[in-house]
Parts: sequence; C-alpha cells; structure tokens
Amino acid sequence: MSAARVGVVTFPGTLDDQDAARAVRLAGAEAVPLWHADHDLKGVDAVFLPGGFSYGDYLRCGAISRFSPLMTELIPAARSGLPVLGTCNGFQILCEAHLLPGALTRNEGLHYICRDQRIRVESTRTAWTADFADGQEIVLPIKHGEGRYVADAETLAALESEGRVVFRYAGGNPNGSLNDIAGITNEAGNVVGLMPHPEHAVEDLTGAPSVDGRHFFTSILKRLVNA
Ligand SMILES: NC(=O)CC[C@H](N)C(=O)O
Repeated sequence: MSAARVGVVTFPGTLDDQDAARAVRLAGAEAVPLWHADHDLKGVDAVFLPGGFSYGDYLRCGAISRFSPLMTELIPAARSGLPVLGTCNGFQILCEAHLLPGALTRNEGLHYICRDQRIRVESTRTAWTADFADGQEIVLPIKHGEGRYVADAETLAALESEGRVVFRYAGGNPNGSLNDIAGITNEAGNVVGLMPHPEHAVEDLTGAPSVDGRHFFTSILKRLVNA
C-alpha cells in the first residue's frame, strides 16, 4: 500500500513548513509541498497549514492568506471532509477562512510569547487527536503575538456543549484566550486549529520539551489507513 500523502502549505512568510514536513515524514507519511499560489491540492489525503507570518501578517494574521488560490481549493475540500490541521498562523487562517469559528486577537498584555506550554487534551474525537487520551496533559512550544482566542457568547457555548474545544491551556493562560481555549474543531471533527506547535515537538534531539506532537501525526495516519 502506498504511503498516506499529507500536504504542507507554504505561503510567503511561512516559517514552519520544513518542520511540519519532517514531522509528517517521521510519522511514516509522504509530505507533499503545496504552494499558496497554485490551484492544486495534488490529490493529498490531508493538509497541514503551518505557522509563521503569511503575507507579513498584513491587515490581520491570516486575513490575506485565506484568499490565496490554494485556499480557494482547500476551503470546499475541508467542508467536504478533507482532514486539515492548522497550527498558530494556520489556526488564524482557518478562522479567517470561516472553516473554524471565532478569531485570534492580540495577546492580553500585548507581548509576543515564546515558551513551552502545558495543554490539556479535551477531545480525542477529531481526526488529529485520536491517539491522545482524554484529559491527557501535554507540553508543546508556543510562539505568537496574536493567540487570544475570542468568540461571541453563543459560539463559545456551542463549542463547549458540542465538545469542540479540543485543547485548553493548563497551568496558566498565556494570552488571555476565552475559556483558556488553545484549540478547537469544526462540527465534523476533520478541521482542527490550535496555537501551540506539535511540529516542533517530535524529536528529542532538538531539545523540544516533549515529543507529544508526534501523536497528531500518528492520529491522522491511522485515520487515513483505516478510511
Ligand atoms: N508562530 C506563528 O505562527 C505566529 C503567528 C502570528 N504571526 C502571530 O504572531 O500571532
């Protein structure tokens, strides 16, 4: 059987695509480079939207990226069930594209934050988190200036009651996110966005705080193999 193919998107200003591709390969999948200006998803089985400063964060983080030719293809594909993971700037793009509700705004305190962060896994019912245990605490790096998750009261209540808060900050809220939200999913559970960076926590050699990020990639691989 051929390896599962996970697309890794590069926009101008993306930083984490190489780490993302490496994490995909470490899990045993093929990492397929996808370029923001192409109208071509290359038939991939899943897509990773990595972090960085796409289009220089102009207007708002992710506000321009969502209109790129690649996103024009990705948005309907995600609505039809294609698994998509967005981390940090990728999460911001998913919100701007309305694949996920709410928005990421300036951190409370207005500082850019770069540190290791404890996170609690609140849902293992998504395509990207099945390999975790419910309630498991993990440690992943965070590095962002605009990570404060906000949504209106109705949306927040729906996310909570439908079990769509996937990750919550533990041991202190770094950025003022409402309800300590670090990551959420769409109704179908195929689209997940989070501010922390699993792709930076897959190898002991790098001095990462953990290798907890590996489970994102093993989760999606199992899902694709069993699909
Ligand atoms: N690491 C990132 O992806 C950063 C995202 C965005 N540029 C921010 O500062 O919030």
